[in-house]
Amino acid sequence: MITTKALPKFSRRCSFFNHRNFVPMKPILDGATTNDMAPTNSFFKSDTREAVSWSGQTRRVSQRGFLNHSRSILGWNSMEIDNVRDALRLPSLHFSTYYNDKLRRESTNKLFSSIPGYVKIVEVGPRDGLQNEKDIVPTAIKVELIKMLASSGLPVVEATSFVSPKWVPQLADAKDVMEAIRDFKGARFPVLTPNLKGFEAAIAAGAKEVAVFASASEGFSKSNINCSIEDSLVRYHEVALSASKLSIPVRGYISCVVGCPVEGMVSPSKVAYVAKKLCDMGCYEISLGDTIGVGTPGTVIPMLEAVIDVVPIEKLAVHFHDTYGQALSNILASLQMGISTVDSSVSGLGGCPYAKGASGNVATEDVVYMLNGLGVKTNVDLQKIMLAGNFIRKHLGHSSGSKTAIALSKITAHASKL
Ligand SMILES: CC(C)(COP(=O)([O-])OP(=O)([O-])OC[C@H]1O[C@@H](n2cnc3c(N)ncnc32)[C@H](O)[C@@H]1OP(=O)([O-])[O-])[C@@H](O)C(=O)NCCC(=O)NCCSC(=O)C[C@@](C)(O)CC(=O)[O-]
Repeated sequence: MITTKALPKFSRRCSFFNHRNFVPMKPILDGATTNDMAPTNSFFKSDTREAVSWSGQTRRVSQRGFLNHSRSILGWNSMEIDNVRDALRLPSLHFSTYYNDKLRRESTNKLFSSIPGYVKIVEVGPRDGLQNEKDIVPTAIKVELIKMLASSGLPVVEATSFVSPKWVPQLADAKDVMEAIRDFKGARFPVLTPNLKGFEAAIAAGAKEVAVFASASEGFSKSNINCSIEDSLVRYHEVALSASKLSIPVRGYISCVVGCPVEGMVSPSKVAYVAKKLCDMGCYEISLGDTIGVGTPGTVIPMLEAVIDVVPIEKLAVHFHDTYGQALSNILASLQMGISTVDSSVSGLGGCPYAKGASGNVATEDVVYMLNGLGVKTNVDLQKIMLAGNFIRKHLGHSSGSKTAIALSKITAHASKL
């Protein structure tokens, strides 16, 4: 049985990496000055710009321009603008939605040069996000959530898992979910399949893409799928063969890429070994999962280096849980290494039932906000993601796990009173 005792032990061991040389975000955040935020009438006359999509469209807007623009459309006075700034709790020095063009130009070589222009976000909320919820979510709510997420511009929404209902009761309605969404357009809807039985059930229900999930640690493999890593690779090879006959794309996951709730630290070579096996059996993409969210850039970078040595970088995705609040920094480090696919979960839902103590995935809203701030294209409408997040959170009765959603909803609440 897995316990959470391994977590503190793990983080002590990992402290070795924490002082490694890593390029900090500080130059960007320090870019805005108090002056930049001062109200003024010149709307576009600023060296800062906004890349956040407030209404589904990315606009070039200065910080002070945004506040003045808000004043003009909402009739806010200066005091109310100050209130919004206060409500955001983001004084100018930390207002990372905006990046400073001049500083960005100066920082190009060390920070921005390797970050991709487009990042594919793989939404895992309906599967990874919900699988850990104790109260069963009605199928209709799951289907509506998937619909809302797909209509936000997300290219991939992982819909459910065809696993044993005894192991994950929350997803026992996989067949019904898949049948309800099989004709949805606008996104791909992969589903998890742990073996041929799951694969066949998924295809029968209309799945057009599947994912297999291995682990880099023996202990987690046994507790999650009740078999060794080698046995799981044999099963996944069977799934991949059947999938290839039907031209069904297979995504591969690797759990515990930096730490395991059973074994503690996981060596990069183990991750690279499993990644190569998944790649060789035909997985078109391999998602590297920090299942318990213990990684920092100090452990993630060496792991990625090892994997990139054996699998083409364009086939890699990263999947961070945010247990220690490290997910965004790990994503940024991964982007800088050239990764361009990021998994995330609306409203930060999630956790693995077989990794006790692990918190949810990084919130999709927070990832989109950061990528917008970096000027990276995602085609995702942040406002629509927030609506989907509100929808599911209201149903679950939890508050949002997204800092971005919390901050931006205060602006919405403020505006709705006017
Ligand atoms: C793999 C098994 C099935 C082995 O489970 P097992 O008990 O070893 O399997 P079994 O072959 O002995 O079968 C036991 C029962 O399950 C049934 N069964 C067998 N297969 C299926 C299937 N596909 N669908 C439905 N039923 C199935 C089978 O028919 C039998 O039913 P019974 O005869 O007792 O009535 C089980 O361990 C399992 O379902 N595990 C899934 C655990 C899981 O879903 N974990 C969460 C997902 S992984 C994750 O979250 C990490 C990730 C991907 O997000 C990345 C990250 O964050 O790191």
